[in-house]
Amino acid sequence: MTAQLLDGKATAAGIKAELTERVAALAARGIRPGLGTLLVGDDPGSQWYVAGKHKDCAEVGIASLREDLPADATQEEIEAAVRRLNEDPACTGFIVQLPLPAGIDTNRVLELVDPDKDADGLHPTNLGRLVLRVSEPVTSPLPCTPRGIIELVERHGIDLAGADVVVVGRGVTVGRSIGLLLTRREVNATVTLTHTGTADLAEHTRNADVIIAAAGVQGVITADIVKPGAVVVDVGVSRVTDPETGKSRVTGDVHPSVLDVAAWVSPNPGGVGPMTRAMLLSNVVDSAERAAGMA
Ligand SMILES: Nc1nc(=O)c2c([nH]1)NC[C@@H]1CN(c3ccc(C(=O)N[C@@H](CCC(=O)O)C(=O)O)cc3)C=[N+]21
Repeated sequence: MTAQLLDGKATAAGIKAELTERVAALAARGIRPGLGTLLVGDDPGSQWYVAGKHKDCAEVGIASLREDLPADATQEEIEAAVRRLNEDPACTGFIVQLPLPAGIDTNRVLELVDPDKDADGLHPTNLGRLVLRVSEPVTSPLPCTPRGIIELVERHGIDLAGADVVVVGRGVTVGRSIGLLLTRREVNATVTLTHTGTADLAEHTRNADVIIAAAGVQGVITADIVKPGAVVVDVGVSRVTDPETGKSRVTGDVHPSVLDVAAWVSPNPGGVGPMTRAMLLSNVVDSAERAAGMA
């Protein structure tokens, strides 16, 4: 192994320490940010993620509120819960935990979220603001995983200006939205977005300075398609059963052989996941500061 690790766990801990101070400064002005979560159903994975978000909030001093609905909740009941969070002054930002149960019109639910309370940064209005603002400061919530990836890379001293970045995967939460951040003037990267219709993935990845692997396909990024010295960020989440222990664990898009050729690799778990969580908290604190005229 020659690659150095992009340590998301440690970086997220540093960001949470900064946020704790910013939350204290808000408290001195009588302001307490509050993150709401809307969880529908009893999927163990989703329950675990939501519990993690409440734990993170407690750590930095953000209040947290929960709306939990049963798996058979109707479209109307879910939309009513979104309206309650929109109207609750104690909730300064919230997320609708995805996926929603089959049969629910997810986009209709997400579009109902007040864009100023959109802690995920994925409301169409906020994605639109990001499209429109290339050079000027963004004063709206940013998509958490893309923002977390850029912070993770830059906080390890890696300059993205002028870098050729290949993104693998066109999902909304990462692939489609990260180019909007990477091509902003203060980051200045050049982006190629590849997907399942790409004719020759390896031709693109072999020339990339940075690969952002968000395909959700276990081990698709192998050493032979990575340029020596590249930076490789592993966003994929696949649940696999370990043949030796029989236990379920999370694994990513990046094959372990990449550690022998890349300069930097993000571990998974311990890389992008903790950064995504830290950016959710950042979005909530940012918007509370904006509302207070402090940012
Ligand atoms: N509205 C919404 N917003 C989301 O941000 C959202 C969502 N829905 N639905 C599900 C996905 C998934 N997601 C993760 C967050 C943190 C880790 C994370 O911290 N993982 C740890 C532990 C992984 C493990 O061992 O299970 C790690 O990577 O080290 C993973 C996955 C957010 N999501």
